[in-house]
Amino acid sequence: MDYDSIFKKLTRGARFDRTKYREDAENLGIIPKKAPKLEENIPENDPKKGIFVTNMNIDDDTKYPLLSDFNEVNKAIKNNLKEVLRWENPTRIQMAAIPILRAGENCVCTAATGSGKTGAFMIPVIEKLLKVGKKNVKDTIFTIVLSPSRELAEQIGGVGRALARGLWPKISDTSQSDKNIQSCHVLCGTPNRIINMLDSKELDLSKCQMIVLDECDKMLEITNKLNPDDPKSFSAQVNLLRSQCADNHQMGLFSATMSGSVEKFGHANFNNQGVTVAIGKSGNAVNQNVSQKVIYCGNERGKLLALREFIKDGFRPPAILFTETKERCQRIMGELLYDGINAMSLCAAKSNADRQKVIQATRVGKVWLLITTDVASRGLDLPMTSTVINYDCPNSVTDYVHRVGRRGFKPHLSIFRLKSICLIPLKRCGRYNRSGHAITFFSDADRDRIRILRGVMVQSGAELPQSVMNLAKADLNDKKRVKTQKVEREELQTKVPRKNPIAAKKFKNRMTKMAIVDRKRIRKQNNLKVLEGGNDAEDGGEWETAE
Ligand SMILES: Nc1ncnc2c1ncn2[C@@H]1O[C@H](COP(=O)(O)OP(=O)(O)OP(=O)(O)O)[C@@H](O)[C@H]1O
Repeated sequence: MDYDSIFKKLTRGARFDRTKYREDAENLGIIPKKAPKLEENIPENDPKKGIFVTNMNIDDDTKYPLLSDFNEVNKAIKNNLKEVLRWENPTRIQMAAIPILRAGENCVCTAATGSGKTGAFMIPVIEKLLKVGKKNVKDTIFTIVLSPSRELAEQIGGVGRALARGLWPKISDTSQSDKNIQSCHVLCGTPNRIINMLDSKELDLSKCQMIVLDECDKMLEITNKLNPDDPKSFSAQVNLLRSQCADNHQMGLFSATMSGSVEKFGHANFNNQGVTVAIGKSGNAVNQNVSQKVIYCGNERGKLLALREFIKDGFRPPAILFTETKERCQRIMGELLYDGINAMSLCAAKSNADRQKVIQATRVGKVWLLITTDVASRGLDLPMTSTVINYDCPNSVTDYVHRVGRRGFKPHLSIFRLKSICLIPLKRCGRYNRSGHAITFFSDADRDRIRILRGVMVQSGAELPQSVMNLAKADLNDKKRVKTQKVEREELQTKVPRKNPIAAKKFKNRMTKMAIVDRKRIRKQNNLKVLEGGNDAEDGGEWETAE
C-alpha cells in the first residue's frame, strides 16, 4: 500500500478546512497547485496581458497583431475618438477584436461588462465602409447590428454616429425616422423590428456584408426546445435575417457572457474558420470593479424595509433597482411615490417614447433611483451608476453578471447624499474602468436562487454572510430547475399585518419612524418632486421579440 492510500484510509470521513490547508496540501503535492486567477495576473501597467485569441481551426496558425493605439485607426475616426468620445487608448477587447474584424474573419468575443465592446465592432465597421468607398456602397445597408432591446440598439447607434461624425457613412437605429433608416449604411435594431420593416418592403438587406450580434448569448438562446424555430425566439429571427443578407457575410458575436448555444452556432455556421477572443477570466465573471453584498430580508415586507433603509442611509445617485416582472416594477414605484426621491420606472409596460425619456433622464442625472426589470440589464450604459440593487434575485448567473455590470462611477468623486441636489457632470462619463456596488436582497422565496449565484459572487471576491455560505451547493439540475421555475412571491405591500396585533404595532412603529418622518423631512428640505409613476399597460415580454 502506498503513502497516498494509507493517507486516504486514515483520513476517511475527516473534514478539512479547505482554504486553511489548501496551501499546505499544494506544497506537499497532495493536490495540484491551483492556477492563479487570470484577472489577478494582469498588471495595471500592461494592458495587453490577459487577451486570449484562438483560431477555431486548430491547424490555422494565423496571428492577429493587437491594435496598440488609436493612431493605427483611420485618421478621421481617430479624431472623433479623441474629440467626440474622448477615448484615449483602446481597451483590451478593442485591441484584439478590431484587427480580426478588419481582416474579414468571423469572431466570437467575450469581455466583461463595460469593457468597450461597442467600439470593438463599430470602429472596424466604419473603417470598412470608408475603405469600400461611398460609390461602391451607394445607399444600401452594409452592416446590421442586432441587439435584444430597442434601448440598446439606440445606444449602439449613438456610439456609431459619434464615431462617424463628419464622415459620409450613415449610422441609424430603428428608433429613427423611416427616411433615415432607408438611407443608412449601418442599421442597429432589434431583429423583430428589422423583420417587420423587411416584411413591409421598406428594407433591402441583399447587399448587407456584415452582421454583428451584441449580447449574442441572449440572441442565440434556444428558448423553446420543442420548437427551436419558434418565430418569437431571437435565434429564429436572427436566422431569418441572415438568410436575407449577402451569402458570404461576415459575423461578429459579442457578449460579456457566453453560452453553449453560441458555441454551437459558431461551429455550425463558421465552418471552423472563425476566431474566438476572450479577455481576462473566461466564462461568466463579474466585473472586478464591483463590490458585492447580500442582505437577507426574510419576506417581501423585509425587502421593502431594507430598500427604505438603503434610501434613508443616503446613497450616491443614480442607483438601479432590478425587479423580476414589470408588475413588481410598477408596484415598487407606487410604494416609493411619496418617499421624496426622484424615482422612475423602466419596463416593457411603458411606451417607446416613455422608455426613451426615462433613460435620458437617468443619463443626465435627473433620476436618482431607476426601478426596472431585466430589460435594462443588458448593454445599457447608464454612466455614474453607483449601486445596482437586485431587489429580486436573478434566476441565473448570466443575468446577475449583466445586472451588476450596469454600475460605473468614479470612486474619487464626492458622495452625494439625498439631501444634495444631483448635479453630476455626466456627459462624458462612461462605465469603462469604473467601480460600484451591487446589493442583492433575498427572501426565503429566493433561497434557491442565491445558491446558484453564490459561486460567482465568491469567485469575484464577495464576502457573503455565513447563512448564505451554509446553504447546500447547487448542482446542474438545480440550476436548470431554478432557471425555468417561477418564484411564488407574496403581494408586495407595506400594509400593517392585521392578524397579530403585537407584530402590527411593531411594524407600524418602524414604518412611522422610517418612512413618514423621513418622507416629510426630505420633501420639506428639498422641495422634491417624484418625476413619474408607472402605468398599467399590458404588453408583451420584457425583451423586444415578436409578439
Ligand atoms: N477606449 C475607451 N476608452 C475610454 N472609454 C471607453 C473606451 N471604449 C469604451 N469606453 C466607454 O466604456 C463604457 C462601456 O462601453 P460599452 O457599452 O461598449 O461596454 P460593453 O463592453 O458593451 O458593456 P456591456 O457588456 O455592459 O454591454 C462606455 O461608456 C464607453 O464610452
